[in-house]
Amino acid sequence: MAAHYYPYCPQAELTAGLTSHTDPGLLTVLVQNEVPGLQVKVGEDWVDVVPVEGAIVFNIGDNLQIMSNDQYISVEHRVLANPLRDARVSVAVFLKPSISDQLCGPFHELVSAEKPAVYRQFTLSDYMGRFFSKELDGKTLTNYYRI
Ligand SMILES: O=C(O)CCC(=O)C(=O)O
Ligand SMILES: [Fe+2]
Repeated sequence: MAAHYYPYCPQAELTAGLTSHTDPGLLTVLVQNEVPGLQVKVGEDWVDVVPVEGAIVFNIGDNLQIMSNDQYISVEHRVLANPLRDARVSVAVFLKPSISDQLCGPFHELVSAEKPAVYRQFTLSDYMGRFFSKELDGKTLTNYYRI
């Protein structure tokens, strides 16, 4: 779980907030207050995730992309520095398999002659090690395991 606090930034246009990334796990469950800032990448555009009272945001993570053999695609997202007087607050809960040395990869049920595995198998300890040492940006983690 991560709790984020984005205070008022008087020169928000001069700085980055939380830079573009995908979450490494399966799903992220996110609750945000009424202050905007979260954006998702759609094609080449950044689109605001406008806060809706009582709504929960679900983000697909890299691990679900891999295990679903690209049936689900993880979402690149970022949070802009906050130009508003009210602070932005969010709480994210990361759902992920427990780290082990067991091999994992695309589910067998989602692999066939028509749709061969697009990722090789790996251990979650290797995966999380790479996540913590990778560059922040983009889809480098999924690309690393792509066949
Ligand atoms: O603050 C947010 O809305 C997003 C936080 C986030 O992307 C994360 O914790 O991975
Ligand atoms: Fe995230």
